[in-house]
Amino acid sequence: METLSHAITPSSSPKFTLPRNDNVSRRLLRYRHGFSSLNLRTLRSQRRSRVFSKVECSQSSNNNIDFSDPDWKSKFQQDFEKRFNIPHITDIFPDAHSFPSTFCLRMRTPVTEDFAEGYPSDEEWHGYINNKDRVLLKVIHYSSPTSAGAECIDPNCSWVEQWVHRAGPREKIYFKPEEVKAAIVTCGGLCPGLNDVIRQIVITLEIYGVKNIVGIPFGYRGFSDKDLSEMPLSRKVVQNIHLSGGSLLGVSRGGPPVSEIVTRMEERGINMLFVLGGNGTHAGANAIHNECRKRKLKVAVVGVPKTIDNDILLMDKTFGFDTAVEEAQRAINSAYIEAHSAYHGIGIVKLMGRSSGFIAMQSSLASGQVDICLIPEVPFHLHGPHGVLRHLKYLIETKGSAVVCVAEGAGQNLVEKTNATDASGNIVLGDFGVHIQQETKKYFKEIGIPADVKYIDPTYMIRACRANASDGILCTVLGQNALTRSLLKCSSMSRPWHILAYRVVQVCPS
Ligand SMILES: Nc1ncnc2c1ncn2[C@@H]1O[C@H](COP(=O)(O)OP(=O)(O)O)[C@@H](O)[C@H]1O
Ligand SMILES: O=P(O)(O)OC[C@H]1O[C@](O)(COP(=O)(O)O)[C@@H](O)[C@@H]1O
Ligand SMILES: [Mg+2]
Repeated sequence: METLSHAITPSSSPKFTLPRNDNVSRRLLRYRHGFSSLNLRTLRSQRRSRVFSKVECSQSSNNNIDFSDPDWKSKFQQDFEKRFNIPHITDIFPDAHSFPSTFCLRMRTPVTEDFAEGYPSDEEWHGYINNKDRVLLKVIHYSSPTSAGAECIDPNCSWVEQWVHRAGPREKIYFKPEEVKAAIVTCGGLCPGLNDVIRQIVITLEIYGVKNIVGIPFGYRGFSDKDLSEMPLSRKVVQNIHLSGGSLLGVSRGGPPVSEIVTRMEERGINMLFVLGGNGTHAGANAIHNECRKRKLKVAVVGVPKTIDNDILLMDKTFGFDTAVEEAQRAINSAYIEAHSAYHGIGIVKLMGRSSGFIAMQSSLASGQVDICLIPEVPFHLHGPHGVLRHLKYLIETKGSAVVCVAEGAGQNLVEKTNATDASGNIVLGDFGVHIQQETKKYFKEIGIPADVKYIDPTYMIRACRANASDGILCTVLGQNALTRSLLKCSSMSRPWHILAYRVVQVCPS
């Protein structure tokens, strides 16, 4: 059903990443020295609105909208539709044949006495998604630009509906399961839930009748490295992999050029590729899609967005984030106990978040034990009358102890730049956690107040965890949705807004 002529990926479009010092988040997240005015519910709704407003802002900042035009709203909506349009397979292969979905009751139910009179009709099952189904993105109707947290497209804060496609199984598919060779690859850093998604993709592929399923070891590198061979996958292999963290297939940064990946895919007969990864991975997947298209290959490329940092716009929550927040609280609690038990104790916890402070922020909110939370979106000073250290002194004087939570991307202007990049080209950040720890010790020594500073960096312990129940469910739905896209399409990329629709996806009864 859906194919993409121009996949948009987080890295190729700033719309999907949360840039540092983003104005809107700066406004919303201005809570450095206390959380009293925020609760999680408002945070979520604010985030949601902030997320969507990012798309709007990117348009209005381009000065594309003439609000004096009486038709500006419909033009805006048309543009939104166009940019989020999902081309059909027949756009690329006009003669492509469709087949009745194999993801249906009739195909999977064995002949038993219960069905002596015949199988229930699929028409009566009502388990498929209509291609025209849409999900409404925006949930808050701000009636005034001065309404708390309002993010508006026009000066009057008009209500503009924005619709995205609904994910889920379709009645017709465009790949015969017996002709599919599906490959799964996991790239970038680890994230809780990778195994859950792999597992669900394999299980759903089998439900559709696909038997030839392989895993590509160690990210895109697995396509080129001669020492790495494909891993055959089946329900039996993946049955219990969700019980542990990491990725069954392994991950890596860097890798071969896209043309080589596609050549290897051709050689191996892979016509369906599931990529699990973040912005870099999706940039790669987009390039693979374009290369397949250039070579006129009928290949489906489906991306499942993975970012433990939760920094993809249009998505409320990416898998692994919830687990990370839950796990981070253990570190915060340890920091609190250490700080509270020491004379003038200061506990500092560094959490992940290259360019965003969502993990730091939400775990701080959830823990209720953090006095200062430093995130990349909000600039701050360490020194000076309004600096963090001065506030720490105040906390020590008034409370006797303090807990600080820092996101790894915070305070980058205060540490020396490394000028290094990793194998994928990501900038290697300066270690602000270590820096603030040292500066805190130095500061209290200088002012002659004793302070017992304890530093905790649980980064890799958090990343290696298995997904919690909430992420497990999200991963299951994402794995299923990845499939319901791929079999429908020739070559496609998942887009965050499909996944946003996860809550409405119907699961085929088993
Ligand atoms: N612009 C790009 N084009 C093609 N491949 C890319 C691009 N950016 C990153 N990649 C590849 O994607 C993989 C994962 O990228 P990385 O940035 O490490 O993780 P993440 O996907 O989590 O952001 C790496 O193998 C990297 O080489
Ligand atoms: O040590 P590594 O593998 O470079 O990973 C560190 C990075 O991983 C992350 O947790 C997630 O990054 P990716 O989404 O790119 O995998 C970042 O917050 C962090 O900067
Ligand atoms: Mg990345």
